Amino acid sequence: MSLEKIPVTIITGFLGAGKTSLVRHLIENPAGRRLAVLVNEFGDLGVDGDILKGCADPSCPADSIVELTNGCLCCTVADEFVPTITALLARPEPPEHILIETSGLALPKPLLKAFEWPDLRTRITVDGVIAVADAEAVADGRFAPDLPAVAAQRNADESIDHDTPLGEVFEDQVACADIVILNKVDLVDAAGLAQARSTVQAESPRPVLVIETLEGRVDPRVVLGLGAAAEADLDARPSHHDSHAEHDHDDFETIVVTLPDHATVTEVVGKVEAIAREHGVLRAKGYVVVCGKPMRLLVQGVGTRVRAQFDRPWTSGEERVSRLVVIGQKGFDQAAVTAALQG
Ligand SMILES: Nc1nc2c(ncn2[C@@H]2O[C@H](COP(=O)(O)OP(=O)(O)OP(=O)(O)O)[C@@H](O)[C@H]2O)c(=O)[nH]1
Repeated sequence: MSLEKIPVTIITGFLGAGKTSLVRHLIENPAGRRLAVLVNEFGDLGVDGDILKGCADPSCPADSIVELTNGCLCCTVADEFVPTITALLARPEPPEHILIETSGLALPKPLLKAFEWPDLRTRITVDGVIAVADAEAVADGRFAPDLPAVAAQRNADESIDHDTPLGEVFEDQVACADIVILNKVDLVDAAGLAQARSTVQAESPRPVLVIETLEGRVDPRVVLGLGAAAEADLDARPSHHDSHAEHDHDDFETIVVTLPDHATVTEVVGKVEAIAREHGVLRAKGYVVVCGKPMRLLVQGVGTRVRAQFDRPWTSGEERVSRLVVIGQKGFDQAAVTAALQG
């Protein structure tokens, strides 16, 4: 067995920023490395894993793409994370580089702490933390502090935290990153891009490399092989949750909605746009049956931006059913969202 530690790249970033797109690009352009991928997402539909397995490559075959859908990776370290990594390392041809795609709500720092686990720390190292950000969302100020709360409290208790739940997750992810990928450059103009860049720089406690991308396309040599050993550098990566050992995901809620078959793609897309517009849904994704079509429709909503494409035929052993994972902030009207999607 080699004494060299196997490098692991952690890919973080808010819901729908483009993490899976980046991982997919790296699988397709591995720069000579034999890769393995661990993907963690909310909801048990396994959409990301399915997308990634769809582009499996000899350098990263489908059985090297492992999905962990039982909740947050960093909260299931002993039960899920350690055994999964251990099994990957025990393969006859172990991976030369491991990519971990966290869920969009995950805080990367607790995951970094998992690398201190005795079984792991001598065998793997965190090569780098990459935070993917949606340039349009950042430019729009969707992760900005809650300004009315700041104003109301200005003369009161300075220690009160005025960040919105979205802001906190974004800040933690950027603060932990070695590189920030500003993705979706097609959705912003030059001024928006400059705004997004300066917001990222302002949130980062250290100088951070910011790279602009379309669909996560970046030269793998720029993001892999950083040698950051981030697990040994935790103090430089502040988190909102440093003061308490535990963290939770109570600020957000996830539901899975079963839908009827739809007559047209436009009808589905219209519904997903409407739940974002009217109920503040942050993310919706899953597969939908469109009447008369042998292919399944992959639907992806990020706020009111919705993409839908037929990705592959339904297979004979597969239940032809339409299901979407829907994520919103705590308290979103789940009954109304369900009714809107099922109506
Ligand atoms: N316009 C545009 N859309 C993009 C770009 N990159 C990704 N998308 C779309 O954004 C949606 C979300 O992309 P993903 O790569 O799944 O994002 P993610 O961060 O993995 O999402 P979660 O795992 O749910 O948090 C998909 O519909 C993508 O096709 C881009 O550069 N421009």
